[in-house]
Amino acid sequence: MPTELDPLERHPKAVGPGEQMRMHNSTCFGCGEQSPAGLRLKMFAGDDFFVTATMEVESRFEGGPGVIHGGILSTAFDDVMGMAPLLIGPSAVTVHLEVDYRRPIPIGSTLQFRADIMGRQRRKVYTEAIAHIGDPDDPVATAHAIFVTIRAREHFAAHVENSQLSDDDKRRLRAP
Ligand SMILES: CCCCC/C=C\C/C=C\C/C=C\C/C=C\CCCC(=O)SCCNC(=O)CCNC(=O)[C@H](O)C(C)(C)COP(=O)(O)OP(=O)(O)OC[C@H]1O[C@@H](n2cnc3c(N)ncnc32)[C@H](O)[C@@H]1OP(=O)(O)O
Repeated sequence: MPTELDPLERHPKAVGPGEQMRMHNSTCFGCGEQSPAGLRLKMFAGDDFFVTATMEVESRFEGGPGVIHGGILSTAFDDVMGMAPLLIGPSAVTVHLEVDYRRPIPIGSTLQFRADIMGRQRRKVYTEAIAHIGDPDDPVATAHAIFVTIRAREHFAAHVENSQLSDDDKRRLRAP
């Protein structure tokens, strides 16, 4: 992370601490309620610059026998950390993601996440996150990521047509 950072300020329209955060996209594989096979992450805004989330580790997420698939866990980290920039401003997309897997995560457990914004420099937002199953001081995995803020309408304009969103929702997104 660079040493020269811009000041962080909570966005005036960000939801309040403790409130559930709106899905950034209802068909998102991570948090979307309309995603047919998604992770169904529930995200909550924390104080200042962090987000928390919970996820049930369902048997369909199995990798090794009886434990979560590493790619599923990294998807969850990506989505939880990706919500954090919304606390300070515009949408941002992942440009870099790294995960450290520390302990096996059993099918049937409830994973809890916390993602913190570490700093911002121009459009880059640096985040770190932990996942635990009860004791935040003994995380089962940790992660770091860099997000870059975007103008969402422009960024997704050429791709909205491929979305699973309904035609009505797509029209709404394209409306000026
Ligand atoms: C039409 C209606 C749309 C409505 C929108 C609806 C919903 C909005 C939704 C979304 C998002 C909100 C929340 C998301 C939450 C979770 C989702 C999970 C996140 C993801 O799953 S998301 C998918 C995977 N993600 C991508 O699909 C990104 C592909 N990518 C690109 O699209 C470009 O890459 C882009 C646009 C990001 C940048 O491109 P660009 O040309 O605008 O800018 P540029 O390249 O100059 O980079 C600017 C500064 O980032 C530095 N930088 C770049 N890459 C770096 C790297 N790898 N490491 C370190 N630094 C890096 C540069 O060094 C420079 O830094 P500096 O300021 O210091 O010069």
